[in-house]
Amino acid sequence: MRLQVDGLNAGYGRVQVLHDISIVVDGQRVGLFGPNGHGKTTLLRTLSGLIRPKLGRVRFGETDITGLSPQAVVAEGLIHVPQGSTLLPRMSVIEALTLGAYATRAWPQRRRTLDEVFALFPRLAERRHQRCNTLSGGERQMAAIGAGLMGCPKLLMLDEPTLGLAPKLRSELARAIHAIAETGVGLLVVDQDIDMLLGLCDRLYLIEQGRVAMDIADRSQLQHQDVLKRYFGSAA
Ligand SMILES: Nc1ncnc2c1ncn2[C@@H]1O[C@H](COP(=O)(O)OP(=O)(O)OP(=O)(O)O)[C@@H](O)[C@H]1O
Repeated sequence: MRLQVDGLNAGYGRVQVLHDISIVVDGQRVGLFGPNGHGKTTLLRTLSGLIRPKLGRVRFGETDITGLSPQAVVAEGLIHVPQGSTLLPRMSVIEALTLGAYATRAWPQRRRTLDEVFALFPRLAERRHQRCNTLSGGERQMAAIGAGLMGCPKLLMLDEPTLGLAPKLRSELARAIHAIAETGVGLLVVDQDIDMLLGLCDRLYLIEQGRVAMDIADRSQLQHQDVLKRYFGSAA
């Protein structure tokens, strides 16, 4: 499903964080990267309806979703898994996952989707009756992604899915994210792990100071010295 963002301006109160952002996700896996605090999370929050844009348009498929509520955006099939998602701590894994299917279009299919989530993350199947607050960081991240999948996304937005995870868990999650993409779900992924993004994405946007500083549609462009310098600083 095509997501088209045109000239988006948004922020918090009077503080403008996003300036004239235009991006397209068209049946692909798209990555957002860039320095901390430059607006990637704010962009995902605006797309998912948590922040109302001051200016600009967001189209998802044929629908104009600009300024819709988070519930309405989820109902369209655009689902956001926030950074460090905490889920509901006292709920069991299975309860938290089931809650992810609350949208009308996802609810009737919840049993089948749950089987798919457990096939993707066998650790969650083993821990289905465990309370969410007793999961490890990696398991919690899997549960958060699983809850997102329970909503039957047409496009899934993941905010730093591998943040703070040990290398082995990172690759386990990266494999699962690949498998999700293989099922035809579109992906918009924010991550600091540039190697993970390179392995996954067809297109990358560098976000700097709330603007699209670079649109990298061809992965060979990424080896370009200019990109390395801008992202990693002079150490590159
Ligand atoms: N709730 C908020 N209220 C006010 N300002 C905020 C809020 N959340 C974020 N900001 C500010 O908005 C700017 C962009 O933050 P954002 O979290 O979008 O960046 P980011 O690129 O996702 O960084 P990170 O990778 O560290 O999450 C920062 O200056 C941040 O301090």
